This record gives sequence, C-alpha cells and structure tokens, in this order.
Amino acid sequence: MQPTVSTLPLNAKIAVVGAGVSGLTFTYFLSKLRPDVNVTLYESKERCGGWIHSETINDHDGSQVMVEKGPRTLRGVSDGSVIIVETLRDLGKQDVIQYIAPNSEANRKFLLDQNDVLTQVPDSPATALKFISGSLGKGFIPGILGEPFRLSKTTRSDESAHSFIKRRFGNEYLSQNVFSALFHGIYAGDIKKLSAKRTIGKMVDMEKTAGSLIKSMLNNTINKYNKRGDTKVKTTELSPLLKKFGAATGKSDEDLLSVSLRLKEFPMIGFKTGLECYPKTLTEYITSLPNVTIKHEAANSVLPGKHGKGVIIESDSGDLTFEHARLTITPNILANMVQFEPVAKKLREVHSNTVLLVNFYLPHKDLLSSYHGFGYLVPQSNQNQEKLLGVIFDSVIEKNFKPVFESESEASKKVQETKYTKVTAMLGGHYLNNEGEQNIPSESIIINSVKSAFMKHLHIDENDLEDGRWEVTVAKDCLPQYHVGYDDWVQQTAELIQERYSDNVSLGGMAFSTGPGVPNVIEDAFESAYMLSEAN
Ligand SMILES: Cc1cc2nc3c(=O)[nH]c(=O)nc-3n(C[C@H](O)[C@H](O)[C@H](O)COP(=O)(O)OP(=O)(O)OC[C@H]3O[C@@H](n4cnc5c(N)ncnc54)[C@H](O)[C@@H]3O)c2cc1C
Ligand SMILES: C=Cc1c2[nH]c(c1C)Cc1[nH]c(c(CCC(=O)O)c1C)Cc1[nH]c(c(C)c1CCC(=O)O)Cc1[nH]c(c(C)c1C=C)C2
Repeated sequence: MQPTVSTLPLNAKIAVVGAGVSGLTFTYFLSKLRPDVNVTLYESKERCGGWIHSETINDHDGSQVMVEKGPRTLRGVSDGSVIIVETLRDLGKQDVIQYIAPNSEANRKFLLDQNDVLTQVPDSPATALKFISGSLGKGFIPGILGEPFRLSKTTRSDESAHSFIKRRFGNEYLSQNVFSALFHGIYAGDIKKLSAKRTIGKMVDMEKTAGSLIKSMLNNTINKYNKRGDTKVKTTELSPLLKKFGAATGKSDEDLLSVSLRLKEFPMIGFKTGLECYPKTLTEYITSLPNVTIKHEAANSVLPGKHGKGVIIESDSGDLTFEHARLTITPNILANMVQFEPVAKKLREVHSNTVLLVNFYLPHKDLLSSYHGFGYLVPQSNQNQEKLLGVIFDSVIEKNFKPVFESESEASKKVQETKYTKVTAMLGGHYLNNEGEQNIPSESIIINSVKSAFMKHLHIDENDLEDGRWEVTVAKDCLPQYHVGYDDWVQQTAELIQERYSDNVSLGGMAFSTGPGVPNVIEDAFESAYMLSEAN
C-alpha cells in the first residue's frame, strides 16, 4: 500500500516497523534514494529476515545442513524477482542466484489423490490423460465442456474462490479435489473462505469480460494471432514498475528487459546458500550505512504525533517522533499497537493462519527416488487426520538448481554427487482454526503425524525415518487470510489509518501487498520507498 505523503522534508526521520524482507527492502531503497533521511528500523527478534529463515543445523553425524524454515523459491516471472536479483547483483552476490528449468524434474508438482497416491499435475498430454482418468479428474470433462454455456455472474460483489469455481464448472469436484490443494500450497487456507477477487482475480476478470473462461481464452488466442500472425511473440515492453526501478537505480531499460525476459523463462529461482541470503545481504549493507539504525526491540505502539505532526513510536527504550512510519507487520499485531478501538477492530477482522513446519534430513540415501519433483499437495476433500497441507522435496530442488549468471570457470567445475533426502512438511493452516488458540500439538505428536504421512504417501521405511534429523517450527499467525470482500477491507483500513495518522503512516507486508509471495511484498516495498523519496 503506497504512501500518500506529499512532502518529506530534508533530513526527515522515518521509522520502519519489522525487519522482514518488506521492511529491509523499503529501508534499502529509501536510503539509496534519499541519503539525507534517517531511518530507524524496529525488529522485535534478534535476527532480521522474518519468515525467510535458512537455518544451519547439525546432522546426527555432526555435519552442517541448511534447512529452510519458510520459503525457498520465488516465481521467476514477477517484477519483484527482477528487483531481488538486480539488488543481489549490485551487492556482489550474483553467483548465488539459481534457477529451476521448466523441463526440470523439480518442476513437477504432485497432488495426493483420494487413495493416497501421488498424481502428477499435468504438463503433457500423457500426464493430462492420467490425471483426468484418476479420482482427481472427477467432474473435469463435463465441467470444461459446459463452461462456455454457464451463465456469468451479474453482480460485481466478491465471493469465495470455491463458489466461483463451482459456478463456472458446474460441480464441486474441481474446487474440492484440485484447487483446494493449490490454496493449501499458497495460503494454508480454506478455499471456501478465501476471496475469489484476491486469489484468482484473473479468472474473475475473464468471466467479467467474456462471460466465460474458455471464451476468454479463445478470444485472447484469436486476438494475438490476428495482431501478429504469430502466437509466440514475446512482450518487449518493460513494466511501469521496472521503469521506475530503472530510474531509481540508473539501470537501462534494455538491461532490465533482458533480465526480466530471462527470469520469466524460469518457473522458480532460489539462492545457493538458502533464501535468507537476500535479507542477510540487505541487513549487512544497511547496517553499514550511517543514517540507518536497527533497533532490536519491539515497537509497542504507534500514536499520532503531538498537534497532528508526525507519528510517535513507543518502545521499551522510549518514545521517538518521526515524520513517517512504515509498518510491515500483520494486522493482528498491528491491532495491538494502534491504541484506538475503531482501527483496532477493523484490523482484527483479518485472521492469520498458523503453519507447522517440519524439516526432515537423512544423509547418504535418496528416499524420494520414485517421486522426483517439487513436492505434493493435499486436497481438502481427502481424509487427512494428519492435517497435512503439503510436502516440499528440498533435496530434489537443490540438486536441480542451476546458476543464472554462470562464470566460465564455475561452469566447468563438476558438482560432486552425494545422496541425501531433505524434505519439509507443512501442516495445520486452516485445520487448526477450529481447535482454539492454545491447541498446537506437541512436537512429538507433530513428528509422528508426519512420519505416518510419509509412510502412507511416500512408502518410506520407518527405520529410515527414525534415523533422520527432525526439526519442528511453529510459524504462528504467519499467513494473513484474504477473506471474501478483502479488497473493500483494505480500502476501509487505509481510510481509517489516514483518519487517525493523516499521511504519516503507510502499510506494507503480506496483508497490504498484491499477494503473500516474497516478490509481491518486494514490489510494494520498492514502489512505496520510491514514492516517499519523491515527496519533496
Ligand atoms: C510457511 C511459509 C512458506 C512460504 N513460502 C513462500 C514461497 O515459497 N514463495 C514466496 O514467494 N513466499 C513464500 N512465503 C511468503 C513469504 O515468507 C513472505 O512474503 C515474506 O516473508 C513476507 O515478509 P514481510 O517482511 O512482509 O513479513 P515478515 O516476514 O512477517 O516480517 C515482519 C517482521 O516484523 C517483526 N515484528 C513483528 N512485530 C513487531 C513489532 N511489534 N516491532 C518490531 N518488529 C516486529 C517480525 O519479527 C518480522 O521479522 C511463505 C510464507 C510462509 C509463512
Ligand atoms: C503446503 C503448504 C505451503 C507451501 N508453500 C506455502 C504453503 C502455505 C506458502 C507459499 N508458497 C508459495 C507462496 C507465494 C505465492 C506467490 O504468489 O508467489 C506462498 C506464500 C509459492 C507457491 N507454492 C506452490 C505454488 C503453486 C505457488 C505459487 C507460484 C509458484 O511458485 O509456482 C505450490 C506448493 N506449495 C507448497 C507445496 C508442497 C507446493 C506444491 C507441490 C508448500
């Protein structure tokens, strides 16, 4: 959510609350663009990076292993990824940037069918046939054939993603068996509660413009063909956001377009030392700046400044007044900081889901040899006592990563092939919501649930599971849920914040960006820093 401030005086004081990637990126670009301003960055934890957390643990043999306790890959196609890649290059880290090729085995995603069998998400006619003829394909053919003839929605009001898909495909199967699993793999959420406009906005727009998804796809294909006589023309326009990024960093449109087109070819990118390389690199850089102070303490409250001037941040070490505060924390935390019930009440309307992350590592053996892929997701319609959302096959991803900017000497080095198994299971999410705040299962119950799932779904021997190293992380309230009517909620919240703080506060992070992904929050952080820096 962009700041609307019209002037930011010389040597202004800015507070940033939260040193996750949003707060770090905002601080980095604001200090680049306005070296005169002083930034105080509040972070309640000892470590910066927020949910991005690549931790080194000791294996049973004493060797060190990196495990991801949050995200590990980014979408190559988004502008946010271009910003991240270019920033890492500027800070001398281009060698860590890696990609997964479209035809890589690590780009294969599986869904668990009703009989606990992993079924590949189609990427060829053969896999499509297998998918459609299995239990996951139920309702697919009649759903698609009838889609162009189903009435479109007449009102513009939002609805749940489940309701939209059910309407368009004429049955509940696709939503329950297929889409619900994808929603587990992004929002850890319940497809029946999430906003269609927010989560599948492109499909909503297709229905609005063409009356049907299939008709819209056909129209697009015909239009492209008529315009160019070629269906495979690449776009050669730099996006408005990357144009601003070019202006801010002095990079040419040509260079940015070339990187952007290159990254678009990759379904995923990641970093050699783990995704935390990005927030770590930013932290190192901004720590060295004379005008940035990182305070490792919580901001306890945000209050309007005296006589309507600026904004006050209260923390245990005292109160400080700033010209502007950028808040990058989740609505439920923010609700406790605003000290004003109408705003707090609005912020409490957004619930954030908790994810239980379980890392498993076993050296010397590849237990996934029959299932090489990115991982698998569990649909909502499955019997799922374990409350499993999905499992990521880290060892397969790591082995298939290739450098994006490879030097000649690096390319000729042969990577030593060693066998190991590294996976991350994610459990809980919306399944925990009915059980009450305090009902997070114990670590041993969580590990036993994952062991039971791995034996059933991946046919892993119990002894191998006993031999591996296990790590459990409770990511409490980590993913804000975009409820039905979320866009209106964002608008109303922005208005209330404006009323209370005038233009002196702006909001960032997952709840206030275009989506929950790292690229989304980076785009928002960069653009907000850019707009604030221009205000003088
Ligand atoms: C399990 C999981 C898997 C994910 N997988 C992916 C993925 O594969 N790809 C992808 O693109 N994205 C993924 N994401 C999303 C990604 O993690 C987020 O987009 C990103 O981390 C958001 O960063 P942020 O800075 O906005 O928020 P956060 O990371 O939440 O950072 C907020 C910071 O604020 C601090 N803070 C909180 N309260 C206060 C206070 N009062 N005072 C000071 N500091 C405070 C916190 O300690 C934290 O450091 C995943 C998220 C989760 C939870
Ligand atoms: C099983 C639980 C989860 C897995 N990842 C997440 C959860 C809750 C969180 C998450 N994953 C992605 C994002 C960012 C979304 C974005 O807009 O960029 C978040 C917050 C990326 C993602 N993961 C999957 C998909 C289809 C996407 C979106 C785009 C992409 O990168 O392709 C699928 C997926 N997620 C998980 C698994 C096991 C899985 C597929 C097998 C784990």
